[in-house]
Amino acid sequence: MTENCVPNPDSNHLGTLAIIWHGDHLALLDQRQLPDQEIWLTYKDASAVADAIRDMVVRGAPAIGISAAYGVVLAAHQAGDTKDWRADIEVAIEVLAKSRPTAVNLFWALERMKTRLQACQSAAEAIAKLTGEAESIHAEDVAANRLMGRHALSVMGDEPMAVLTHCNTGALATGGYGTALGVVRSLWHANRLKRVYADETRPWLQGSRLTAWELQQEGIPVTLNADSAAAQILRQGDVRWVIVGADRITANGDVANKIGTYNLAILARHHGVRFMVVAPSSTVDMALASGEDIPIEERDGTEVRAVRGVSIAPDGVDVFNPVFDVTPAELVDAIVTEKGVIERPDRDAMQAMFATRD
Ligand SMILES: CSC[C@@H](O)[C@@H](O)C(=O)COP(=O)(O)O
Repeated sequence: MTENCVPNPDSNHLGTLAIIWHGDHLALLDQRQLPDQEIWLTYKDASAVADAIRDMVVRGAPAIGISAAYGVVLAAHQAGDTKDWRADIEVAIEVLAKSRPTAVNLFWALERMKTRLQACQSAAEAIAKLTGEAESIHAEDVAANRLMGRHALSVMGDEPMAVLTHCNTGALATGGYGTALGVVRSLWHANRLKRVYADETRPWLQGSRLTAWELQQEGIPVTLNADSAAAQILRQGDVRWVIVGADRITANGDVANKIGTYNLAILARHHGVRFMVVAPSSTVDMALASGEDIPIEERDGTEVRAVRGVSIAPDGVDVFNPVFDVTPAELVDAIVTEKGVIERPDRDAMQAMFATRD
C-alpha cells in the first residue's frame, strides 16, 4: 500500500468518488482522514484491501462490496500463472469475507466473484473475467443509485421539503451518487429540497466528517446536528422525511443500518414524519427471516472513549460499541431499491419483489 494525493477525477457528476480502479491497482480515498486531508491509498494486494475495509479506509455497504470485488481481482494478479492460482484466489476471497460482518453487500459481491471464478479455465482467463465482474458490480451500483433517486421522488410529494439523514450514504459510501444521499441529490436537482439535516453520527462521525463535507462541496444546503438534537428537529415540523441507507434488509423488511437509525425511526413515527430506507437490492438478504438473525458488528471501545486520538472519557472505562442497529419493518414507511418502492414493507411485499436475485 502506498500513499499519495491526487485530485478527484470526477467530482461533479456523481459526488466525490472514493474508489478508483486503475487496471492493475486499486486507489481508495482514505475516509479516516476526511475532511481534513484528501489522501489516496494505493492497493496491489487483496489482504491489504481486507485491512482497508476493516480499518474503515473505505466504508459504507456498497463501497465495501465493490472494494472487495477489486480485492479479488488483485488476488488473481498476485496468483499469476502458478499451479495454485485458483486456490490462492479462493483463499483471498475467504480473507476478504472476514473483514466486516454486517453489510451483506460484501458477501454478495464475493459470491458473484466466486461464481465467475468457478467458470474460468486458466489464470489469464480469471484475471480478465474477474476484472469484468468487478467493474460490472461497480457500474451497476452507480446505475442503481441513480434509479433509486428517481423512484424515491415519485413517493415524496412535490412541495420543497427539509429532510434528515444519518451516517454517510453518499458517493463516498457507494460507487458514486449515493443511496439516501443520492435521493437528497435528486431532490436538490429537482428543486424540491429546502435543507438536509445531517446527524453527526457518533461515534465515528460519518455525518459530520463525511456527509456535511460531501454536501457542502456541491452547495447542497446542509445543517449539521448532534444526534441527540434529532427529536427536537423533528418536533419543529419542517422535516417531512427521514432518509437513511442500509447494510442489510431481511426477508420481513427489517433493516440493519448505522447505530442510531432505530432511534430515528421511533422518533419519526412519534412525530408523524415519514421514514425511508434507500439501498440497492444487493443489500437485501432474503436468506435471513428477520433482523434478529443479522450479525451486528461491535468495534473497539476506543472509538467511543476518544475522538480522533483525543480522550473524552476516563481511561479504560468499559464501553459497549455496537456500530449497527436493527429497525423493525413496522417503523419503515418505504424501502426504495432500484427495483422499485415498497411502501409499508412486510414479508409478502419483500417476497414479491426479491424472491429471485435478478
Ligand atoms: C450507502 S451506505 C449504507 C450504510 O452502509 C450506511 O448507512 C452505514 O451504516 C455505513 O456504516 P459504516 O460503519 O460507515 O460502514
